[in-house]
Amino acid sequence: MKPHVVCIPYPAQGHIAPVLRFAKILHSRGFFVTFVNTEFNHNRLVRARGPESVAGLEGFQFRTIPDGLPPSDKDATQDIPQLCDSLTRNGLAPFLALVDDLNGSPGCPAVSCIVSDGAMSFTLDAAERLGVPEVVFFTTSACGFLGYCNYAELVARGLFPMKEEQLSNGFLDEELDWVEGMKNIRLRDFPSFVRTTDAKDIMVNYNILQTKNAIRAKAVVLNTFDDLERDVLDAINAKFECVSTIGPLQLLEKEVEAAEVRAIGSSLWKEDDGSIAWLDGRAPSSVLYVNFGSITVLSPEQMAEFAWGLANSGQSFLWIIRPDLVSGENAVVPEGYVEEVAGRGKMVGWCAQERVLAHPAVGGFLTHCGWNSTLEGLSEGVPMICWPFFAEQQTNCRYACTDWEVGLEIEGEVTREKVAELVKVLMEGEKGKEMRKKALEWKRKAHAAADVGGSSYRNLDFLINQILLKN
Ligand SMILES: O=c1ccn([C@@H]2O[C@H](COP(=O)(O)OP(=O)(O)O[C@H]3O[C@H](CO)[C@@H](O)[C@H](O)[C@H]3O)[C@@H](O)[C@H]2O)c(=O)[nH]1
Repeated sequence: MKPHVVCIPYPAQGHIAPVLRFAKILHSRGFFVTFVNTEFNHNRLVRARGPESVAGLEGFQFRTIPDGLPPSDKDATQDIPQLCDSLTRNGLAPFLALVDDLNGSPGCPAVSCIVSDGAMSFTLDAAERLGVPEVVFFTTSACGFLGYCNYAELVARGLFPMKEEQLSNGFLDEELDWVEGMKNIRLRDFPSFVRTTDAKDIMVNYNILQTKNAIRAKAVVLNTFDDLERDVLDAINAKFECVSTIGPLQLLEKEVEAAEVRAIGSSLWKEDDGSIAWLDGRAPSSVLYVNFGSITVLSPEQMAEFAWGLANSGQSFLWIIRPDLVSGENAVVPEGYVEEVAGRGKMVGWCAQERVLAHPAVGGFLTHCGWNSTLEGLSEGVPMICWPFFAEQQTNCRYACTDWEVGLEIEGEVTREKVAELVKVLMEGEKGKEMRKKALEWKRKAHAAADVGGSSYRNLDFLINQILLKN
């Protein structure tokens, strides 16, 4: 009988994508895989990619659990705090029922291990009851994860909850000298949820719980590579028994040979096919790619500032405008905008990002610094302009701009002047050239880590043979 791994992501695009990559790799290494989405996201996948996209194939099946929220068929990201709260209270029972059902299904090997998103730590209760090994996969950067690991310490040191005035009086800019592995880190570089006066904030407490529970897992898995985050990883290693860095997963995924497995995708929005053809006609490194990921929401004013900033930069750009990108309304560009940028600006609703970033015409990336986007950009040698929206994007931005030297931050409120200026610097300036060189160095190191014999490749072997197959 094959080993049977149950893989369960946190139900948001930026989590489903990397967990699915990991699941596909495990399938190619001989595992029978059950991939668990919430009913809500399963239905979205069917709408975006068709029913065959979740039909599964030999040794790879999709199953669902409810998320505990009221039914909805919106094609938009759900409210994150509500979702976290609901999963903590309602996740375990249906997950246990699902695993029981799998264990009783004819033709399906008994569940032998669990790969769970670290943000779904209720699954550890199930693994303990079943007596199977579980590893927790945190889909953030190591620096972001270490930020979350330090949340409890911020509470213990009286730095959280914040006082009202501390949110604006420079307090966030002070450097902390006690955070192991993060030299000169400021409170503003921490995952952003701590910027509140509410001691009961759902996201702060949720993250404290998830990082605490991670100690119970057989390993903490991170989608990063050792060369990129060495100091941070040393500090994380000191906190957990086993830490496994297996990134960039999209590079390791290249070992998946079966075309039908490679084709299993996770986009919750329908991809626009025109982006690549449009890029094909452009000069090398001449296009700025703009994408704010799956969760970021702009105010109508911010939308207008970005739009006119891009237009005024004079550069070519491909801008992904998700249908739910702007709060409270359909995401549309200002009147007269399409004509203004005709011939050099293309706007579409969603794209195959990895293919776009790998395209030679792309020379820069305006990003919200979600970890997948940051790592995908680094892996393709693309320098970036950073506009972190929330969560550990602030931490990723800090590392991109200082330690990795590939990023320029839009500081403070976004204005069209700042956007136009930074886009020009990135695409045409000396600083942009230096950053591109640096990004290409990271690209080389990322590929070396994922190649046969590289650090991530070896860690993956260890994780499979010494942990997931040890039952
Ligand atoms: O048009 C698009 C836009 C995005 N993507 C993909 O969608 C994913 C987006 O992930 P990410 O860049 O990480 O952004 P978010 O969706 O915002 O990710 C959430 O999850 C991440 C991983 O935990 C965190 O780092 C972020 O802070 C959190 O917001 C990436 O793989 C992209 O390649 C596409 O394929 N096409």
